[in-house]
Amino acid sequence: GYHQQRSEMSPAPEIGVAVFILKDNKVLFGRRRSLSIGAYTYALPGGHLEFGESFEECAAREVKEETGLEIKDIELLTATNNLLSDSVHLVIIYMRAQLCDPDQTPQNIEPDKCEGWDWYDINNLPEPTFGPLREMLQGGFNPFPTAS
Ligand SMILES: CC(C)CCOP(=O)(O)OP(=O)(O)O
Ligand SMILES: [Mg+2]
Ligand SMILES: [Mg+2]
Ligand SMILES: [Mg+2]
Repeated sequence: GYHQQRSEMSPAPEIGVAVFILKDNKVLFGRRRSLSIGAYTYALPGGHLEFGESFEECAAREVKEETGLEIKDIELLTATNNLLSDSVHLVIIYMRAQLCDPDQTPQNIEPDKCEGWDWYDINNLPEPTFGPLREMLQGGFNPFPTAS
């Protein structure tokens, strides 16, 4: 049956939540170290959705764990479905948020996972940019609120 068949096949897709933290007209990126996903590329703060969490709770938790930053106005933007290799299938849920305190500076809380955090203009992406993020942004996706 399905479950028996699935257990013999590849593992179920992973779910990641990635957060566009917007400050002035810049976005927070960090360069990932030699991890199983996006090694050595510039990516957004974020991580795996944990059991029972909302997207917003995961976003706030991962950002706090990785950068020490407190965020607010957390909104769902979009999702990408990425088969990154023959062993990594990652669905990424993208959120956007603002800093609670605009003057708070990010700290590199997990130096074994990330080289450090900095603010970048998305029209001048830090390279190499994490694949799914690069494709989305160079395809014209705009994470900033549209002027109402
Ligand atoms: C690209 C990213 C937001 C999804 C991958 O999650 P991750 O490897 O950063 O996972 P963790 O932060 O939960 O360790
Ligand atoms: Mg994390
Ligand atoms: Mg995590
Ligand atoms: Mg992470």
